[in-house]
Amino acid sequence: MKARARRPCYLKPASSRTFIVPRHVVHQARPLIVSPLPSRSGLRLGTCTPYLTALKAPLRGYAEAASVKFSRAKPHMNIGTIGHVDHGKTTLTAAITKVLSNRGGAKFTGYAEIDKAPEEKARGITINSAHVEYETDCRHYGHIDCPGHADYIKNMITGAAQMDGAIIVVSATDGQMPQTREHLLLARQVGIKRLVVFINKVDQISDPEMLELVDMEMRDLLSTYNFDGENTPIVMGSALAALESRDPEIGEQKITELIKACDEWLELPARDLEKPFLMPVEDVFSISGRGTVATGRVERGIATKGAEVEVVGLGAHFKTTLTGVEMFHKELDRGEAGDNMGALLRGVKREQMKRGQVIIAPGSMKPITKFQAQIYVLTKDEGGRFNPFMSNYRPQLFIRTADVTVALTWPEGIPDAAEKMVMPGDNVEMVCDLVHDVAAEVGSRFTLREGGKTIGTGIVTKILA
Ligand SMILES: Nc1nc2c(ncn2[C@@H]2O[C@H](COP(=O)(O)OP(=O)(O)OP(=O)(O)O)[C@@H](O)[C@H]2O)c(=O)[nH]1
Ligand SMILES: [Mg+2]
Repeated sequence: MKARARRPCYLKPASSRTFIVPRHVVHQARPLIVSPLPSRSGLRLGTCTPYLTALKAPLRGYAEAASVKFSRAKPHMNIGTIGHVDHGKTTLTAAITKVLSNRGGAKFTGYAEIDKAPEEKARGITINSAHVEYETDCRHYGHIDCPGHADYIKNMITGAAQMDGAIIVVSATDGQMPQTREHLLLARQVGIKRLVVFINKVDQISDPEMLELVDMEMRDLLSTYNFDGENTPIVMGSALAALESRDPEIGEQKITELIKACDEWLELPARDLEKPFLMPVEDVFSISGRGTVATGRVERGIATKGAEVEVVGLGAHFKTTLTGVEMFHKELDRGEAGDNMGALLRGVKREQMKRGQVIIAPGSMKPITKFQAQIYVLTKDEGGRFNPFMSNYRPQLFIRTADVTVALTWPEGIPDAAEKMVMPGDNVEMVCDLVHDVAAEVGSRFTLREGGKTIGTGIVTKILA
């Protein structure tokens, strides 16, 4: 990886090939993309792409500096195409840019350009994905398309290019297929609340009843996975026709309809500043005459001096008052998402605070010790394990600044659980039993490490205790 002229100031090049990354960044629960900065993957600095959004937490300052030129006039949203192999995800991505480029809302990105997606490394996991961007009348979208099924799995679990909403593509010729279901399930697990369906390749279907059947089946399937099957917009058309500028009634017009459905149905994600305050504790100091100060990078929300906050995790669960906010040795009135701050806490002893705890808006998160999670296990080539593991495997779990030992077991009801193995490269749902409590919630991301190397990455799907 070549060093870049522009990089976040705290990524210091040790040589032209390596970066020294502060410990707190390595252990961030957010996906971390250390080396390939946007320009490498053909993305221009100055665009607000999912790529930059993925960098959001750890590299926020950078993302903001880089997005100076990006117009914030329209709200931004990250979406992507998901669905079974060959159902037309890439063709549709190209077709959307084509139709919007006619209106000046995108640069046309051809099929070949999208499909030769750059390789990216997120936590040592190689993900092939292409990012395109476009603008509709009311929004700016970053759009991700992955070339392979495995890349979708990894992307969704690591959140390397997080999707706030998605377009699920289903070919009218096949109807729903195994990966349609798998991507739907994963979309649910990673917290995507709404989807838009595009039933593709209708140019190959002459029987309208067939299309009705696919429509009905999709609505059923959406409901099965707890999406709103009844009201989800389903658009039927041909991505290829739109891309080839023929048959506008199933081509261009349908793409326009799809874009409108995205604008109207997919909900904008809450911005980090609007979320409840959360700061993972990185370090704790005792300042004589003043009290205890915890430092960390604010992940989300705003905390004002004098506010009531809660300290959670590693055995702690108590309320206190934020008597001071400090940044670069200056006193401030408040700290907000992206800030590196010191929090002065009233009446708290040095021994009560530890790295790995979080300081949060009271009641916004609970300490947990047991949960179910969707986990992707790295392959040997990705720096992961060489061999499989069984139930009751005990790696270290890293979540934000905390690391605790975890026992991984199969959820109840899995047949032959005692003999069932997890292979490198697998995507599995398992129960995580921690030796200490940590603050986490459904949707929190973590990594699993063993002997100093990352062996897996996961996302909390259900809290058990
Ligand atoms: N007839 C017809 N063919 C289409 C249509 N859309 C896509 N195709 C064809 O379907 C094939 C697969 O399309 P892709 O866009 O590569 O599908 P994909 O979902 O991206 O496939 P993977 O990335 O491999 O999972 C290609 O040969 C396309 O030309 C369509 O509307 N009509
Ligand atoms: Mg594709």
